[in-house]
Amino acid sequence: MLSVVHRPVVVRAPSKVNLHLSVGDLRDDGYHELTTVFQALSLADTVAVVPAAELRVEVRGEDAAQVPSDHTNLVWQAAEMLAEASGRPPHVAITIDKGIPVAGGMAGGSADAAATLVALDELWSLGLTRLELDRYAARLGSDVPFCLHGGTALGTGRGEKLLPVLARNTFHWVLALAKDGLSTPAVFRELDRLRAAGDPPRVDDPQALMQALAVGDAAALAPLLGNDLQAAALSLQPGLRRTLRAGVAAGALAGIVSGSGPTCAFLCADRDTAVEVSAELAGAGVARTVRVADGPVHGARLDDDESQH
Ligand SMILES: C[C@@](CO)(OP(=O)(O)O)[C@H](O)COP(=O)(O)OP(=O)(O)OC[C@H]1O[C@@H](n2ccc(N)nc2=O)[C@H](O)[C@@H]1O
Ligand SMILES: Nc1ncnc2c1ncn2[C@@H]1O[C@H](COP(=O)(O)OP(=O)(O)O)[C@@H](O)[C@H]1O
Repeated sequence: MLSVVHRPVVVRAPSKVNLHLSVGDLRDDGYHELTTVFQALSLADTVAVVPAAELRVEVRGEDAAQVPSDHTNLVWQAAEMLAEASGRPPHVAITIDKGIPVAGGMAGGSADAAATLVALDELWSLGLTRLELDRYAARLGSDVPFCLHGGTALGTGRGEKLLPVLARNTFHWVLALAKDGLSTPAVFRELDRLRAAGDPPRVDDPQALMQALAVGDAAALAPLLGNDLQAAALSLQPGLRRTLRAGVAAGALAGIVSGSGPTCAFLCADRDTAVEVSAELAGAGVARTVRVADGPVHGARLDDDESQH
């Protein structure tokens, strides 16, 4: 009997860093009101989908053991959501190659979910509009719409309402991955606790930062990077202070905790400096792994070299 062999649909799923993250009040629905400037980075996962007898998820890569392969994986939820909406069984095998640190504040799970929406739209020929994809993304998580969108964007609401931000030039980053992850809800809770106990400093509005992005000036951008969640991440993992100091001592323009952490992101003047800073940080033993990345890059999109058409 002849069987049809399907080539997988492959989507690249970039990570993100929050250049600016201002956390407002806790809302009645348990989310905090945010103003954030996201940038998509070249450090990425790859998600491949292929028809199968049932819904299956396989995770590969160094951190695979930390990622669930059942219905709690965001890619599983993305597949079930699109299958239900399009009236078909969710019968696909999804393979995730993790390059993004797990629970690292770089939106790895959200990037995989965004990539799954793009991959299944292609595999099932759904012809979804941008707006429809955005709506599914927002149901999956606050960061998922940005992971679809990519580039540099201003996020408001719980982070899901996006406006593109003009960013000239490519920015060069070094990412210091921590040994243990941090849970996003735990970091938000810690910030609420710190705010109830005192008055940790809050970041300004992002106007000046957006101007530096429009000019494309890394040196002007560096002192304007800011993250309200940083104090909470440092409170839960005090060792990150040492990592932040080491990156700046090694020649980075500035260092910041990425999102809810614990990954530390260092902005560098150029690619050569980023490579030097990464080598020094790796040697200093203040991180589990160190990576060089640049941004902005596109959001989740078909990997034309590997997908069928
Ligand atoms: C902090 C940020 C910054 O971009 O990213 P990460 O550092 O996790 O990557 C995001 O706000 C995370 O977005 P995401 O990881 O999609 O979070 P969700 O699944 O929507 O929410 C997980 C939990 O985080 C808390 N949460 C999330 C978003 C928000 N605006 N306020 C919150 O309080 C809530 O406790 C929520 O139940
Ligand atoms: N596809 C996925 N990749 C990574 N983690 C996932 C995924 N799906 C669900 N998770 C769960 O989400 C948690 C947060 O992971 P992740 O999205 O990597 O971090 P962050 O929210 O810090 O950006 C993980 O601890 C894991 O249990």
